[in-house]
Amino acid sequence: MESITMIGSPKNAHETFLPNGTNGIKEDKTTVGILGSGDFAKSLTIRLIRCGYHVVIGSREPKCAADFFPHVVDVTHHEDAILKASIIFVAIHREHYSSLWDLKHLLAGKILVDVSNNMRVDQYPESNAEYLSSLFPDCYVVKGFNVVSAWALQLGPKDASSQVYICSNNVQARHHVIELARQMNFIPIDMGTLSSSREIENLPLRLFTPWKGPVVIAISLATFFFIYSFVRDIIHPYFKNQQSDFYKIPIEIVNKTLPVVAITLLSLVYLAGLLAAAHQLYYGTKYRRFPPWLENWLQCRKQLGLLSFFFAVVHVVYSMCLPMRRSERYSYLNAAYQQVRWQCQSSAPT
Ligand SMILES: NC(=O)C1=CN([C@@H]2O[C@H](COP(=O)(O)OP(=O)(O)OC[C@H]3O[C@@H](n4cnc5c(N)ncnc54)[C@H](OP(=O)(O)O)[C@@H]3O)[C@@H](O)[C@H]2O)C=CC1
Ligand SMILES: [Cu+2]
Repeated sequence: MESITMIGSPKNAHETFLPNGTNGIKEDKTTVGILGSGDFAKSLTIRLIRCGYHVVIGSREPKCAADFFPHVVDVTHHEDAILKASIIFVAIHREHYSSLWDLKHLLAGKILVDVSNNMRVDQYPESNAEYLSSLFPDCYVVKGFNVVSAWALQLGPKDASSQVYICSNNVQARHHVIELARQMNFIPIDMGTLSSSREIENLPLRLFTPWKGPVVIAISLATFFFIYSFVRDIIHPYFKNQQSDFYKIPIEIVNKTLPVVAITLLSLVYLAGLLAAAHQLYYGTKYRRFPPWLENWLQCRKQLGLLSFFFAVVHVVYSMCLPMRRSERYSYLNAAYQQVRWQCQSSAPT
């Protein structure tokens, strides 16, 4: 396979550009192959069909798999599917990539789109896409589409918010897949060479990381203040005066916990800024790095603030529910009755 290295390429000198006609990437733009017939393959098929593509599925059990795909889809063996398409999505898990080894000669010169994700950040020494590329060096491996869930794929092209990150060492293969993503109504983002694939694979795992700490803090605070209020307002009166106030647990005790958690979380938002200011004053410069714990704290202020707002809103809802309770109505009536009685007594002639 002849290839011309892009000298002075803006992204990376390892990128290759293949001359037209000799690159082995056929210009069959309407047939897309997918290896695997799982959830991702099914959703991807639906999206591709909606966008006017013909899909050919390569499965180990084409007869069984065919039942789960629309009849317009060609569900066949791996070999057949590979022969029919030049862009092939590898919708199987990384652990099974090596099972495609026997098809190496058929895959040569094809664009392989690696859509896989991992369970943990940096799970393997090399990214899944780089591993696929090392297994099939004669293929043009492109990383992409892993940040979209099977569910989001099925939602259809109207979901315009979906960005997909795409990278490959082969410029032409990358542009083919970028164009395909655009046709599928995604917003493709060119991430350059395959070395970015590790970063792209970690993206879905990092989406919720900033929430982890704040959520744990909020739950811990809520538990602590709930137990404190429970002991102070229920257990203590029960043992001291034999007073049974257990009915207060679901509304009153919870409603005492909520604002305390909200205000504590809000104070944590501001405290981080104060500590950062103190750090800068102490060292007399704003160019010195904060310690890692403070940096993490500063970065999750938005999440802490939003959680504080959430607890405050639930507190408002709870407080509005309070007057609807029978015991509350009774205490209002009782207060009114006591007031009238007191006025009658004070105005009565002595
Ligand atoms: N589900 C999702 O929302 C998302 C999934 N992904 C990625 O897409 C890929 C597929 O995920 P998903 O569809 O959910 O997984 P599934 O487990 O639903 O499907 C995987 C498919 O791989 C094939 N397969 C299973 N074992 C082997 C094997 N030993 N050798 C060859 N092929 C095998 C099977 O197809 P058959 O029996 O037809 O051969 C199976 O249907 C994964 O890499 C995942 O990380 C990425 C983003 C989102
Ligand atoms: Cu309040």
